[in-house]
Parts: sequence; C-alpha cells; structure tokens
Amino acid sequence: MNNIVFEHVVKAYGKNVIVNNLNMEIREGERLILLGPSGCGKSTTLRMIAGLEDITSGSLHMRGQVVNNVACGDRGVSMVFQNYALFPHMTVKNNIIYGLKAHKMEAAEINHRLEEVLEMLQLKGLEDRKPKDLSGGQRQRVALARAVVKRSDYFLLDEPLSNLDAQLRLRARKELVKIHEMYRPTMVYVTHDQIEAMTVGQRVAIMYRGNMEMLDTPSHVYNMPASIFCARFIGSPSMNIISCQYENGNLSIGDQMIRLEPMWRPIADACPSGKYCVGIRPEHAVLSSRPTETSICGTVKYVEDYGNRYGVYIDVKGEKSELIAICNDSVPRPGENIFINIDFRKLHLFDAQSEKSLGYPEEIRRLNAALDFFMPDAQNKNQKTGGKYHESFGQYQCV
Ligand SMILES: Nc1ncnc2c1ncn2[C@@H]1O[C@H](COP(=O)(O)OP(=O)(O)OP(=O)(O)O)[C@@H](O)[C@H]1O
Repeated sequence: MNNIVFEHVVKAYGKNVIVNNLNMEIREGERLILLGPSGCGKSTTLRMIAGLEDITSGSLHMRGQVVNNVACGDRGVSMVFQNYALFPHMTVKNNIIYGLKAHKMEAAEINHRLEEVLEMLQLKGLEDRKPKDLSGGQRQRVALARAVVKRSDYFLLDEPLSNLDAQLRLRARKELVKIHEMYRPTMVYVTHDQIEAMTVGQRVAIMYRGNMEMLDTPSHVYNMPASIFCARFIGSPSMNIISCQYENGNLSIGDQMIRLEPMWRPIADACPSGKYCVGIRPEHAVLSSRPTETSICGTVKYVEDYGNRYGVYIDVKGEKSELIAICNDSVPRPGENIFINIDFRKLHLFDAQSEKSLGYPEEIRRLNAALDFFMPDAQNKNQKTGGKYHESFGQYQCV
C-alpha cells in the first residue's frame, strides 16, 4: 500500500525545532496539500518524505516499512522543485528521459513513455531545445514531464507553479489534476497559496510554526476550521474574530446580548462560562437595516469597492474590534447604523486561550459531510462529476 505515515516525527536543526511531533497518514493515491505560511515547515516535511532530510526523531513509514534510513533513490519518489532544477546543458528530451536511462530501462519503453508525456504536456516540437530557450511555463511542464515519466508510486511537488503567471497557473493546476487522475500516485503538494491548495487538494494539511493545525477536505477546512489560525488563513477577506462572553445560553458581544440557538447548546454548555471568540466570515455577515432576534448592531466606518462586491467595515457597538461584511448590493453608507444578522449555521466558536475550535453541532457536521460526498477522493473517483474536471474552493464547488 503506497501510503505515508508520520509517527511522532520531529525535525530540528540544533535546538531549533522545525517540525514538531508530526502525526499524519497520507493515503494511497490521494492528492494531499501541505499548506501554511512561509517558514512553517512544509518543504522540510516534503523533503523528509523524499529522503532529502534526516529525521531527528520519530518514524516515517512508506508502504508499511520504516524508511528513516532508506536513501532517496530507493523510496520510489519523483519530485518537482520550485525552481524546476532542469539540467541546463541537456535538451528537453534528455532532461525528461535522464532518470529512465539511469535505471537502464529498455529503449523501446523509454520512447513510448517519452512520446506519451510529450503529448500529454504539450511539449511536442520542443524536444531538442535547451531549457534556456523555453518560456517559464514550458520549463515547468518539462519539470513535470520528467517527474511523471518515471511513474513513481509517490509524486512530490514543492511549489511547482509559483513562478508562473496567474493564467498559466490556472491551466497548470488543471493539468496536474488530470495527470494525477491518470496514474493515481500518492501526491504530496506544498504551497502557501490557499486557492491552489483548495482546488488541487482532496485533503489539505494546514501547518503553522512546525505544528499540524488541521488535516481535512477543503470544504471542512473552510466550513469547520479547527483553530483561529486555520479560520483566518483560509478565505479572503479573513474571518472576523470577535471576543465574547458565554453564560447560560447567552452570548455577549460588546454590550449586546444574543441567545445562542439550541443546536449550539451542547457545544457551549460543555464549556465553562467565560471568555470565548466568535468567528463570522465576511461573506456570512448579512447586513440589514432591521434587527432580528439574532443580530448585533454597529456603525459603518468605510466601504471598499472590489469591483464585483463591496467590503463594509463596521464598528460593533461596545466592542473594540471592527467587523467586515461582504455586500453584493444595497451597500450602506459610512456613518449609517446597521444590523449584522448572525446565521447560526455559519457561526464558529473558539476557546479564547488555546484558540482551538469548540467543535460544531451535529447538524452542521451533517451538512458538511454531504458536501464531502460531492468531492472526488482517493477511494471515490470523481463519482459525482463523471470524471470531468472538478474544483473545490472550500466554500463552493466548480464543475
Ligand atoms: N538547513 C537548515 N538549517 C537551519 N534551519 C533551516 C534549514 N533548512 C530550513 N531551515 C528553517 O526551517 C524553517 C522551515 O523551513 P521550510 O523550508 O520547511 O519552510 P516552508 O514552510 O516550506 O517555507 P516557504 O514557504 O517559505 O518555503 C525555516 O525557518 C527555515 O529557515
């Protein structure tokens, strides 16, 4: 089974701990994304899988075997680097088949695979060029071709699209998904770009300061973030986090009080009364000129025009931090008093100290499980999309 299991894996340089007690399983044939801010330890984690970094403690398993001391060349991995790492003196063709020749593969098989990959990645006609005579997008495709042609069990990619412009990135991520669907290697992909993570990944592992914060599907990461860090890292503009007080079914925000909906009571009542944080995504903060039983009021500070929608910044009454709401029409004016209606199906509650989620009501979990059925996964090949390209942006699905 071509899975990867991290068991209490630590990576440190001297006293500097880069990856801290990592435990996770990457399933056979899935596309798993390592996502997180710069310096959080993503590349180090990928390089440990590739065998390019020693493991300080813990064990790494591949195909059910501990591979801590197995050399890179014996792990059956192909890797694509951010800078492509092509041999500058070799032609495109020789760059691609270099690894196959090194493994003394028969010439007929080499040619067959070369033709297939040139066709697949639209590199026909460029075989005899050197890397310096290629565009950035073409170089990136050669780097992919060189990895794909090996048909390894494991396909590791470290920010492979970061040198491409926005248009090329969009095309390239579709190509990547198609390539993966063809051979179904176990794919681990490092990026700090949340859109790339959500659209390419079947599951996303969010890392922060060497720790694994969350590992789940894009829709779960977006709809049920495990911590304030995950909540704010995914989504743009970032989720509003407002401090609140909880007692006896009542949530106080600033000097306003709302009644927590019954579905949330088992979650909130399991925690002691006291300080918590409420999370509301800007796109879920519905503005109205009339109050409801579950709205809080504030004053519009200023409005940002995004072209297709507006960001409305609001001072919440009695609360220091401001809140941002997304509006498509009926944009309020600065100075206007406004009500923010809280939709309890879109609410998030976090512990103020640990900043971890308090969890989600059963009803919300069920709603999100239904979304997951829509997602293709390693076991359930594109079942709802008939094999056509399918992207998840976390909050919505694009087919
Ligand atoms: N050889 C090394 N010696 C000491 N520290 C290192 C070494 N290699 C990496 N680090 C440190 O480990 C931390 C994690 O690096 P890593 O490359 O894994 O981060 P990353 O999440 O991939 O970031 P980025 O997105 O910027 O590439 C960084 O603080 C980096 O400076």
